Amino acid sequence: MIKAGIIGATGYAGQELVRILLQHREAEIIWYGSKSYIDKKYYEVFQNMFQLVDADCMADNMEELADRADVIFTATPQGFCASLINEKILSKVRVIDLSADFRIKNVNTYEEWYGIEHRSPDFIEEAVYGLCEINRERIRKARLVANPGCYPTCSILSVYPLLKEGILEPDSIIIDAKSGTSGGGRSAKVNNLYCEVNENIKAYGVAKHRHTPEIEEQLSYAARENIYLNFTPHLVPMNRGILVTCYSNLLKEVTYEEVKAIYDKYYKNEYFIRVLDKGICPETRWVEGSNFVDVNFVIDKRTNRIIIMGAMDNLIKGAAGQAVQNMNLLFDLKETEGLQAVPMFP
Ligand SMILES: NC(=O)C1=CN([C@@H]2O[C@H](COP(=O)(O)OP(=O)(O)OC[C@H]3O[C@@H](n4cnc5c(N)ncnc54)[C@H](OP(=O)(O)O)[C@@H]3O)[C@@H](O)[C@H]2O)C=CC1
Ligand SMILES: CC(=O)N[C@@H](CCC(=O)OP(=O)(O)O)C(=O)O
Repeated sequence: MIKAGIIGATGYAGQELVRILLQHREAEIIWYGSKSYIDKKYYEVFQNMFQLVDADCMADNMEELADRADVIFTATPQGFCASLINEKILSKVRVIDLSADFRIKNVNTYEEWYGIEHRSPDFIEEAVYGLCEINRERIRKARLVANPGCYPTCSILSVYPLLKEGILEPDSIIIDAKSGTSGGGRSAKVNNLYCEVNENIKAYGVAKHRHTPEIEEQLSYAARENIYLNFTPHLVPMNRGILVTCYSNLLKEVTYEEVKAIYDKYYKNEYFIRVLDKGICPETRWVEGSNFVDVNFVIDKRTNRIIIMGAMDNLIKGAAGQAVQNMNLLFDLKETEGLQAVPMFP
């Protein structure tokens, strides 16, 4: 059994890691890390774990955890993992960081967009961006995995094949995204209060959201040139789910069948990416509770643009599910182990 420690088990992403790992046949959780609930029973924080988890919440201690665990998940705020990671830890244990600390290769870009100093720049180069469908082989050998952001996962997977195959005009991409409020985490924030969110929809982080450089960097690798794009997220009154709608000019005239063939080339054998039937638009409710990303596109001949849509559950494929998918790769397990939950509805 793989021994997993979770630092930040009492957050939204962390509790989803717990839920997934409890159903994983090859892993056991040995550490329920927390800052605010130390020594409290984990099930007292999340009653859905009553009679399922008897463990207490424990203070974060990466050094001790490195001696006891095979893998550590850090589902903690930005800057936390980078402030603790060191060579000694990485020589003993694999680390999957759900924060953005190791996602962006240029440390100046990270510090500029996140507004914090990076405390472990020496490990940025080594970290592997954990987008499983794209970086699978590199992830297998990694010691440190940078689990991708929620919006970036949905945006990159939706657009990647078409950029890679050179049918999109790189500088014309616009990504309009919507997220449920669990994307903002569990700690109280005025913007996420019920009265602020309910019966409302609002854009935020316009032209300055920190996921912009992450999406740009990964799509630049696909396009083999620097990409600059517009990314506008919106907060919508639902618990979970992300929907992205991406617009791009087409570089040449293409048919539905040609574009579909490109998606099939990249995703036909990808269990977690479902390219939907012609004319069906992805919806968050059809992926909720699962590790699936649903993708589809429409060619608008009138404007010579393509509209690409993607939907996924921000807490699963956008966070904990993808983190477990990464763990499966690191330990040479079946990639779908623990992740075969069928989407729930309603
Ligand atoms: N929510 C989402 O959809 C996604 C989140 N992420 C990333 O995952 C990470 C966690 O996010 P999320 O679960 O939403 O956040 P939450 O605010 O819900 O949870 C944060 C967790 O970190 C713990 N924590 C905070 N400070 C410390 C500290 N100093 N030492 C130890 N533990 C600490 C908290 O403990 P306690 O509760 O005990 O205070 C809590 O368990 C973030 O980096 C986020 O960007 C990535 C993709 C999607
Ligand atoms: C709705 C909402 O507030 N979403 C969060 C997504 C943050 C997140 O999950 O951060 P990482 O993916 O970078 O870790 C936000 O926009 O900041």
